[in-house]
Amino acid sequence: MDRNQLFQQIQKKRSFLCVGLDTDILKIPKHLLDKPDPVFFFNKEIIDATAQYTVAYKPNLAFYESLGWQGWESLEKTVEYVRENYPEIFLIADAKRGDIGNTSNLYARAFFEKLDFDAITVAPYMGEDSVKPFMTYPEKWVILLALTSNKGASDFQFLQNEETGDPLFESVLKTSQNWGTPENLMYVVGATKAEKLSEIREIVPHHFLLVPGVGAQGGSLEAVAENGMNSQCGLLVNSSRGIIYASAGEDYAEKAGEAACKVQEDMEKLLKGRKLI
Ligand SMILES: O=c1ccn([C@@H]2O[C@H](COP(=O)(O)O)[C@@H](O)[C@H]2O)c(=O)[nH]1
Repeated sequence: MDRNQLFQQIQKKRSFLCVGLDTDILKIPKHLLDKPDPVFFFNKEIIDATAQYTVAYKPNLAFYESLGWQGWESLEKTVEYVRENYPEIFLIADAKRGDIGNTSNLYARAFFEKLDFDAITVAPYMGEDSVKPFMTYPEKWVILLALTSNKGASDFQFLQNEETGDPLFESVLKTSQNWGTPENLMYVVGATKAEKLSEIREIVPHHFLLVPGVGAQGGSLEAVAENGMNSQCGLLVNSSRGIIYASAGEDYAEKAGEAACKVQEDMEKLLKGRKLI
């Protein structure tokens, strides 16, 4: 999917929501555990209940890899289910990969060929040759970690470069722009760091930003939109636990749908306020 198609989806659905499929076998309703593949069953129901309100899904790999081969099978079935039933939805593998070039090549093959994801999150720490292999696929995206939502972000991401005075996350944004374009490169910026978004927009005015951290982590959607929206919206705001665990009962899918609908309504107002719809 290219950038214009993504913006068209945002306009059509009046939403820039990304639902995080962080499906924890220990948290899903107990009555699902006797299904042959409880994780896939849960995902399928959540997807059917939320698809009209969301433009993207983001399974985080940890929740699948922790289950061994069964987890990979659930992930594969989830990707196929979205592709077959909701082909317009953008699919992000939150895998945070990146390694020496020949290894990154195989990560790229795993997530873009074996699994048909549109995008993968990548850690920038190992530099250009660890990121570029993910950019050789037309209409596939790298989403590079820039400023993350967690407390530990301050351990390294604000350290100043002695020559330029830039904090590390700004160096990541500036340097990596030579590796890709706004057509194949996005950045992760945590909603809990929304006050930094105006500064970030000065460096990357056109790139899409994947913004996790609203909902369970307490980030503000309004502050993210206020400081981070651009003329093509430029935002995919993720919520995982706040949507998929809206209820622990038999009504879990219905409540997830309601939670997604509520976020979509808030997003619609923000898009209208910017005259983007
Ligand atoms: O800076 C980051 C990068 C990634 N994440 C991931 O996003 C979701 C957030 O889940 P919630 O339940 O909505 O808090 C999760 O998969 C994280 O690993 C992030 O939170 N912050």
